[in-house]
Amino acid sequence: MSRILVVEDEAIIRQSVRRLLQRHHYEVTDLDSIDAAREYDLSAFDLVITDLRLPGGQGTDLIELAGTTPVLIMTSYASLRSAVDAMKMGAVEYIAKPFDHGELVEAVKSILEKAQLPPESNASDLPVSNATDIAKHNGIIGSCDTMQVLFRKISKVAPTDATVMIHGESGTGKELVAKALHQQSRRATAQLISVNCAAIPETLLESELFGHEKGAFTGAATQRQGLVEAANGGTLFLDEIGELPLEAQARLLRVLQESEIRRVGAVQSIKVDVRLIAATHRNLKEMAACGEFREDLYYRLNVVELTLPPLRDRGDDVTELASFMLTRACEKMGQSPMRFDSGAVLAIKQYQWPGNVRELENAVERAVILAEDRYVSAELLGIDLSPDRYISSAMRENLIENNNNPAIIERTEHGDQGDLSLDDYFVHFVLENEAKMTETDLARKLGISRKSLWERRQRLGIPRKKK
Ligand SMILES: Nc1ncnc2c1ncn2[C@@H]1O[C@H](COP(=O)(O)OP(=O)(O)OP(=O)(O)O)[C@@H](O)[C@H]1O
Repeated sequence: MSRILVVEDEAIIRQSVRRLLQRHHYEVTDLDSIDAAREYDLSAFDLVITDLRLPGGQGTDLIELAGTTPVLIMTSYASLRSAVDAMKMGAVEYIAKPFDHGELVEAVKSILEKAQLPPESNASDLPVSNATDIAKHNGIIGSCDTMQVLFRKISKVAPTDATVMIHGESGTGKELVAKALHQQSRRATAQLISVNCAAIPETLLESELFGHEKGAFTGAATQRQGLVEAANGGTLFLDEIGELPLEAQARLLRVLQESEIRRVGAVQSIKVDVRLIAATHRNLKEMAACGEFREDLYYRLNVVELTLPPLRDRGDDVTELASFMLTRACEKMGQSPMRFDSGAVLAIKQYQWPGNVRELENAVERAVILAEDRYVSAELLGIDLSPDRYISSAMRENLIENNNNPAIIERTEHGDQGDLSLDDYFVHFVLENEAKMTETDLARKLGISRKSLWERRQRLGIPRKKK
């Protein structure tokens, strides 16, 4: 229960304030003069509420005596000027008399809330993003050296028409970099078309990208323009380019070499003016060496390489991003500003963020939705610093079926999932079965969707091998 000292010489006001605060479950001491207040250790209270004019001195005299305890000054309209002066002297708030009860209770609540913020959670302790810098870098936040070097490279390469290859783990901001390159180029007023090659089924990818003629294949009832053509005059961003089938790679090479495309089923080529930006988390050079990726395309794509660092290697950027995302999430959801508590700040710094900035962004948004007060804890963020994770029932069944380790089976059968790492099991299961199972079967056995399977493969660095 918070302890409040009320110093007011007018008995009626003093008693009514005391009763009001007591009704709201505060522990109240009330005094009628500065001298009486001097007898107390004011720093032992959580809040001092004092009239401005008092026998024996000014309410502001108590500010110094109160130390770190906040002081709320009550004053009449006639002396608002002195209230402003009181604020300058360190009072945290003033309230003009006559005030209604609700107003006073609200002021008290808000001051006590602010005062109770743990020091680590104070937003001012977290690195704050500078709005001008963010705008300058097209919404990309990053103060660490690697990001600063990257920003310089982006501004150099963006105005050229050079093909750019962006490397980086999933969720590190590759698409954001592609947007920055487009926005800082002469093509900024034209379209930026982004395509995730891994999200489109292999059989459809070629016609999606390059279009098709009527009757080119079963189901091609009409002629259709592809995405490369739609990006004419602008930029085409091909994410996960390592997933592009070999036939589509050949067509793409033509775009780069001849600036032309041929729709599936067409005889004639069409001229296009497209700047290509590609991204991957895979090692295309290795893929080229084992024939999974065209070597000539690899060299054509790699005119300029940009690499995004994983979030765990970006030092204090993680807290800067976290506080930016917290502010943005609160605004988006129409909530009043929130803060991370000290445990959350620690967890944010320690956690490895395998899903990088995307994972952080999702965690913060979820926490803002679930929060019941103005504080975001590590628990709300869902940060579990222990390696143990829960496993889905489908995976558990599968584990019993497939794993020969009796210790693991034993724990699983007894519902003790604590010692199992979902990620470890996932990697183990995928590596052991991928050669003999299709992606659809793997996903079904694991009890997850094909899309989740693909996303987890990216996150854990075990991309699908081309068969
Ligand atoms: N440096 C950053 N500053 C601000 N937001 C960022 C930053 N990096 C990433 N984000 C945000 O994180 C999310 C994921 O970023 P993005 O889609 O660009 O990653 P990606 O590397 O392309 O991921 P994937 O490889 O999975 O497609 C987006 O919402 C993006 O706005």
